[in-house]
Amino acid sequence: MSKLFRAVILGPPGSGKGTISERVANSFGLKHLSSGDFLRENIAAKTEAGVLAKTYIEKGALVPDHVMTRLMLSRLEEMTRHSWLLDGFPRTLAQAKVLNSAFELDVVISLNIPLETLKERLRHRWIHPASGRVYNMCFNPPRVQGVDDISGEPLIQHEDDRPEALVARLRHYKDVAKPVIDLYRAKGILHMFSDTETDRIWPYISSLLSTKIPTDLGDAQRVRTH
Ligand SMILES: Nc1nc2c(ncn2[C@@H]2O[C@H](COP(=O)(O)OP(=O)(O)OP(=O)(O)O)[C@@H](O)[C@H]2O)c(=O)[nH]1
Ligand SMILES: Nc1ncnc2c1ncn2[C@@H]1O[C@H](COP(=O)(O)OP(=O)(O)O)[C@@H](O)[C@H]1O
Repeated sequence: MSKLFRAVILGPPGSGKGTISERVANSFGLKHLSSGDFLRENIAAKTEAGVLAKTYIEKGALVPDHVMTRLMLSRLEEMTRHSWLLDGFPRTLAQAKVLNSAFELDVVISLNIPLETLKERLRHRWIHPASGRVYNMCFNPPRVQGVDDISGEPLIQHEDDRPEALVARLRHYKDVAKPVIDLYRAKGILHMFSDTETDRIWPYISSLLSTKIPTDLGDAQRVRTH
């Protein structure tokens, strides 16, 4: 069997993790696992972890490490024969250490986007709460203003995407993420990308992954998860 490829994408809210992960999944045929989407699926299915996670997410808090690691590792254990890219996990040093002890990562992508750009993007971000689908009124607007493309239901803005909440949220992210970034830098697998535009970052990520991902991977599992 060909060697599997394991990667993580890190970056503050609004940095484009979800957008880039979709492109990676489409271009390289690996599975994209978003912690936020996975939590929302668990909440919708009312699983034990989902019911618990909901109480934290509603308060704008992180889900506790032990809940998050149990949830994500059990999902990853179902995917042992697949290459994957994790988005939104690990978020804390404790989570990174647990992931480390279970899997060897090949590449960590870290998105370094200026604060002003993040503020501008999140100000224009609208979501469809039931599915987690994300729009940007400038970058990728819905077909009909204010309405989800698939369900036709109304879009809303995250309370914490509003400018007043944003700066505190981004500062908090930085504090929590720094030790995670340092850990991966020390392991020699960190690749940092800085720009204001996803479309300018993407070619660099694409060529990096082309050199790292075994060539027969695409044929073996050109499967999309969603
Ligand atoms: N203007 C602009 N918007 C972008 C660009 N890349 C992504 N976006 C938009 O910025 C917003 C954030 O992008 P996401 O891909 O959701 O970012 P994320 O890092 O996954 O964000 P979180 O889910 O909060 O962690 C979305 O509304 C995207 O459509 C870009 O290069 N330019
Ligand atoms: N790795 C994680 N550890 C703890 N909580 C998490 C993690 N990933 C996601 N969450 C929780 O789920 C929520 C939604 O996650 P996400 O869709 O990534 O959006 P955002 O991080 O932009 O709020 C987070 O605000 C947080 O409460």
